[in-house]
Formats: sequence, C-alpha cells, structure tokens
Amino acid sequence: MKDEQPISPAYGLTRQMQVYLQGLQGQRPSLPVSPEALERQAVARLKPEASGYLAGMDDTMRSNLEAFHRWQIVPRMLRGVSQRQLSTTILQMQLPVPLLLAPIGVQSIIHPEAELAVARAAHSTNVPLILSTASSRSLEEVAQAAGDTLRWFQLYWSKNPDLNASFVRRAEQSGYSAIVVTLDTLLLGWREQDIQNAYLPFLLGEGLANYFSDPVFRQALAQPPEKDPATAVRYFTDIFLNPALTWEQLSFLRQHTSLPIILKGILHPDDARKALEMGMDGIIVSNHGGRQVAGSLAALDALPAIVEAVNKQVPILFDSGIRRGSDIIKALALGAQAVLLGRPYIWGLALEGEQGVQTVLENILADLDLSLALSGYSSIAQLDASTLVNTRPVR
Ligand SMILES: Cc1cc2nc3c(=O)[nH]c(=O)nc-3n(C[C@H](O)[C@H](O)[C@H](O)COP(=O)(O)O)c2cc1C
Ligand SMILES: O=C(O)C(=O)c1ccccc1
Repeated sequence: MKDEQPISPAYGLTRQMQVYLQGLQGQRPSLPVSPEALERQAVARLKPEASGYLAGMDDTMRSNLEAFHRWQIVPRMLRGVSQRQLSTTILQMQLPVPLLLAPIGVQSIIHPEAELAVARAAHSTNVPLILSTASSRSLEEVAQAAGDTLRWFQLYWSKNPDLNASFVRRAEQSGYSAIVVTLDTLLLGWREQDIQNAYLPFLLGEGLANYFSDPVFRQALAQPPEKDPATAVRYFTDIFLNPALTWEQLSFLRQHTSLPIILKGILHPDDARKALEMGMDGIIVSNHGGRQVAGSLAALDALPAIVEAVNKQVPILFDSGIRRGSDIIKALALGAQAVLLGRPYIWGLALEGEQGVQTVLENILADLDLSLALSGYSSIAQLDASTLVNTRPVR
C-alpha cells in the first residue's frame, strides 16, 4: 500500500471506485462507513467495562461535536481541483496527511493485538502515530511494527524523574521523533461509567508494558513485575500521575532531550503563551476527547483564541471530536496545522483489528480529499478563516 503512494492526487476517487467496483461483485464494506454507525457497532461488540472506559463525560463530548456543527464550510466553484495536496511539514517533519493517530492507552482491552495492529495500519496507510506511555505493548515493539512510519511518543510525566528520563531515552533510541507531554491528565477525571463498573484497566496490569519493561521502573522493585505483579501495579499507581507538576519543571525535560517537545491539552490562550515562554516546540489544543473535565469548553471553541495568541510562532495541532473529513477541514481552516484522530480508529480496531484501523483511516482520508476538492481547494494550505461561516454563534 505504502509503495502505491496511498495519497495519490485522486485518493478519494480511487477509494470510492474501489468500493463501488467491489459492489458490482456483490461485496459491501464490512465495516460501517459512518462514524456514528461504527461507534454503535463497536460499543455493542465490546465488553461493558471496555466500552465504558472508551466513553467520556457526555456533555463535554457533545460540546465537542456541536462545536464542529456550528462552523460550516462555504464551497467555492471552478478553481481547478484535479490534483490535491494533503501533505504538510511540522517541525521539519514531513507529514503525508494532516492527520495523526492520537495517543490512546491500554489498547489490549480493545483487541489482543492492541498497539501492534494500530502501528501496522499506520504503516500501510502512511499515517503518523503518537504512542501512549500507557500502551499495552512496549514502545520498542511498536516501533518495530511501525517500520519507517513517522512516530511521536506521548509522555505521562510520572513522579519518578529517572523514569521520565528513561522513557525519553528509549523513545529517542527507537526512532520516535517528538515528545508529546500530556498536561490535562495529572489526575484521572471523574469517570462515571468506570466508577460504576469499578473498573480501572491498570489495576489488572493492562497498559503497563512500558513501565514493566523499563530498567528504572524495575530497579525500584524488590521483585521483578513478572514475579510479583501486585507490588509492581501498586508502585505504578503510586507514581504514574504527578499532580504536582508545574510549568517550571518543563525545563527538566528540555535538558533531557533534543527532540521537539509538544504540549497536549492546552485550552487557554494564556497557557499557550506560557508554552512559548518555556521554549516549547508545539501545542495540541485538546480537551482529551471530553474525558477529563465535565462541563469544559469544546476544544474547537478554544482553537481560534489560541491560534491568535501563538501567532504562528509554533505549530498548533488539534484533537477532540474529529470524525469526518469535513471536521479536519474545519480545524485546519481555524488555524490548526494538523489534527489527531482518537476514538474512531479504536472503533475500527475493536471490530476488525489491523484491517479495521486501516479501513477507518482510508475512509476518513478519502472523505477529506473529496470534501477538499468539492469545497474548491487543491491544497490544505489554502484553508483559512474565509473557508467557513459560523452560522450559530456561541451565546
Ligand atoms: C480510551 C482512551 C484512552 C486515552 N489515552 C490517552 C493517553 O494515554 N494519553 C493521552 O495523551 N491521551 C489519551 N487519550 C486522549 C486522546 O489522545 C485524544 O485526546 C482524544 O481521544 C481525542 O478525542 P476523540 O476521541 O474525540 O477524537 C485517550 C482517549 C481515549 C478515548
Ligand atoms: O484514559 C485516559 O484518557 C488516559 O489518558 C489514560 C491515562 C492514564 C493511562 C492510560 C490512559
């Protein structure tokens, strides 16, 4: 697939025709094409604990989706759109598409192949990935499955500074080319479904591959995790989140890596300015898919003011609520350089493993390509505020 150059000048059309031609042979897509149907099917397939874990705060998730609905694309005609340019450059890294896989932890509760299936699908579609610290497979194994696909490592800043430094060193050695520090999860939010189900995957040892394989983590234990998993899990729960973290400590990380550092979970323009002050290389505007603060603003509603505050000094990425190609267009038009896709690829993973992730990615990219062309654009670089109208302004 990669050699076939998945993002051809007519990617969307090629994908459409592939599906329609299969239809002539009596085959229909096995995976639901609409994200809403995909979610329904995945949720029905998963165990209640796993689908409960995927959920977030209903009102914040709804806000994320509604914010996209308030912005609408104004298509332009006859501007020559036979060739489309979807690639972009961020921090001197070439992204084939303005889309990355969001870091999502503990994928073993979704599918036995977990992050390996996702990494293979990222490779076959040439979509960059961001690996969670809390992955079910080690960052080294995932790197191998991802081959030469662009990859970044997401860091949960633990209470053990040596462990943080070790994670960063391992990521550097395994070809991860940026460190994404997640700021919005210094504690886990009040997650009603998980609490109702009395379910936290880590306590069952899920999602701890990077910890259990880490020399610094292992040194802190009297017995290796294989011998005494209960104590290892307890040590993990003691250290893995660090609510004492403050801006000043970001300089520690700066000293420990030459990789670009990108802060994930920014929602206020003053925090974006603070990131610039601290010499950070990029930010991700995100409300964590509505999983942390019930009643928080939609991530998309936070984007314009942050774009203004950052004033092009560092790249801005966006996530929380991306479901279709048109959502990508809207986030880019509002000033993001690229977006992260979260739950939709996990729904694909739940239903069809690697193939499911691949199909979800092929579909959203085909949709993006066609929607871009039909809106009158031959390059994502042409998207700007004039692409959109805000039909229902915020109260
Ligand atoms: C099940 C689940 C686990 C997640 N785990 C992580 C994680 O380990 N690290 C992180 O930075 N973000 C994590 N996120 C947040 C995503 O990276 C992303 O911000 C969010 O899913 C985007 O919203 P969307 O799902 O609406 O696309 C997780 C999200 C979900 C749904
Ligand atoms: O569940 C999450 O949203 C999340 O970000 C997380 C936090 C700790 C470990 C794994 C995932």
